Amino acid sequence: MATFGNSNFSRSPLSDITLKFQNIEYQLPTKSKNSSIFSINKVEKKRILKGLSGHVSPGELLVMLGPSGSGKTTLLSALGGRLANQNLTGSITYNNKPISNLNKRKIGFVTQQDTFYPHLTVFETLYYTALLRLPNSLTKNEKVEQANLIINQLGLTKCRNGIIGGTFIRGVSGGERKRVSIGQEMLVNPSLLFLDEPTSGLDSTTAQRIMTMLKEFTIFNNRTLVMTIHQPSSRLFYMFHKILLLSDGSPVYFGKGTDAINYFAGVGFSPEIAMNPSDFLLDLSNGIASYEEVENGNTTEIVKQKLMSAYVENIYPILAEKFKEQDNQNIHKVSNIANFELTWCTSWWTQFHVLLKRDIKERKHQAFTIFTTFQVMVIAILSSILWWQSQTRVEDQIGLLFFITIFWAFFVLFQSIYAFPSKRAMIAKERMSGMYRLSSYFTSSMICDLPMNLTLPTIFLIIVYWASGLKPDVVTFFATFLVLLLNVLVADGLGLALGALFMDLRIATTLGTIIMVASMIVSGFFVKHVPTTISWIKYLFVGYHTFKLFVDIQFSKTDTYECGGNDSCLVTDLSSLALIKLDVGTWWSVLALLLMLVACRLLAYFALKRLGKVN
Ligand SMILES: Nc1ncnc2c1ncn2[C@@H]1O[C@H](COP(=O)(O)OP(=O)(O)OP(=O)(O)O)[C@@H](O)[C@H]1O
Repeated sequence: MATFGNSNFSRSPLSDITLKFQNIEYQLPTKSKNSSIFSINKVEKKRILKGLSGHVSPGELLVMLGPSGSGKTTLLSALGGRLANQNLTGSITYNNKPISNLNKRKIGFVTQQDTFYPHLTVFETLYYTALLRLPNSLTKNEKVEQANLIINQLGLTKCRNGIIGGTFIRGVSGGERKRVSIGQEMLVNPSLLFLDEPTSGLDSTTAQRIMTMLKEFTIFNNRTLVMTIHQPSSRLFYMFHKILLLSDGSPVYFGKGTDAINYFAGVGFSPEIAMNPSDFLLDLSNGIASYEEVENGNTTEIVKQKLMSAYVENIYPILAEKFKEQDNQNIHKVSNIANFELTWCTSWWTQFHVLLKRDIKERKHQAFTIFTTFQVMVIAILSSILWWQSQTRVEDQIGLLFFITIFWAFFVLFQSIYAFPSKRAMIAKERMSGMYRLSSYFTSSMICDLPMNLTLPTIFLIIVYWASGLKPDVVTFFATFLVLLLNVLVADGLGLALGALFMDLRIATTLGTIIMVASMIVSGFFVKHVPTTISWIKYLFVGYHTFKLFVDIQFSKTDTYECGGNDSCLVTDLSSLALIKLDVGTWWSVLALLLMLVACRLLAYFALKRLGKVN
């Protein structure tokens, strides 16, 4: 008998799940149409799901059908425990119990959008998933074996070493991507698998192949499958065990796929010509019935009402009877659904180690792009020419120190601001499936950032420092280098925090620009007379502290420079240093930068925590 994956690898005592859901209602607050900018917005509730019920047992495949916008994805998310529960009512049980640590681990969810790391190959994608999602009790070889098994069973052998690809990178085909997506869930051999439109956008042969594979997985492994499908072909239709037909969020049919046509004939709706049964059902759920109905003046709304009444009369009583068997005490309101803590399959160290390896593999394509390196090299060479051997031109040197401060803060901030928003869907998907702790992901991500954050500034400073004739001794160079690294790490943390907080590049880059420009102008380089009431503001910005430290390292308050004729003036009298007290509070600035470095990362970490959370 064919089985999917090696079921010995991942089965727990709770190997089969019967899913029951009763009277599921979901409402979303919407702004009232009548509200204007002058009136207080009136919040109205839109009913998205209206009294949906059903059940599906191991070895069965339940398919939700309905027109676009009828609520299929919303219901699937609710059943998978992925919907904000304050707006959700009704009862959802897994083996007559609410969702918990134990059964959450046995649930797989394949979303409509395939989300991957585009540079990883098909094998690497499944390999890292296996390492992270299969329990520590398995050896690495057993996990690799499981990944290879899934590749064979899903017919992915030919594209095993092809990269997945993405919007800008050509990769494997849409059907292959979809199979990888499904494979990622099948790897853990879930007892209950949810799939949102697994066949959308695929040709009918590929769709048929995927459905056959899913049906075999259901039957041979005794798994429970729930999926949404937009418009199945007639070949697919006859593969479904159970159907839930939705119309505007309301149920119009729940029962065996093969009984559907007879049921609708029984309540007065039959297709006029031989047609794909799913086309007929979709027409009905859109309120489009026979020519006769139209002749009788029955509008789509009347047809829908008739169908809903027929459901309440004929199907709901059977379902209600079935649910009666369930002890009232055992009916758990969905408000309990998200109150669970996940237990982890793998240790923190395993997660960190695997994520680090995956990050390095994925990022080697982006970290040192020719473009980034070229950008830094051009600026380094240009700066070296402009500030060439400027030791006698103190004002120029101060200008250079200010330029280095601002250039690196801007450069790094705008690189790192993209990091989390661009991975948002990926983090949410992986966190939602309980793949790893956020702390292990975050730590590996921070470590992966280091080569980029250390190497380019180092090369830049080596070139510019010696070409421009800054203080030519090694200790001063290293001190300048350490301050530059602090500056870079703070700017990196700030970019990560802004990205993670807003997850919207437009907002994050706008705020990043405001902060950087503020950092530039409050450091005192451009303005000498700052009102005392606001002069403290400079302490809040990375630009001031970095600039102050750079100047402190290069000059002391007794240093002078030639300021016209043979006169010499004190460096501290320069207007560009008006806000900086040389040799005072140097260590406070170091401390401030260290605090900013930690605070920004903590902020980014806590902002990321909300991703992949259901509440
Ligand atoms: N977060 C939301 N905010 C506003 N409206 C929402 C939200 N989620 C769902 N809806 C609305 O709920 C209805 C059902 O959406 P849902 O995505 O579940 O439909 P669907 O049947 O899966 O559609 P499709 O087949 O096009 O994916 C739609 O009218 C949709 O606009």
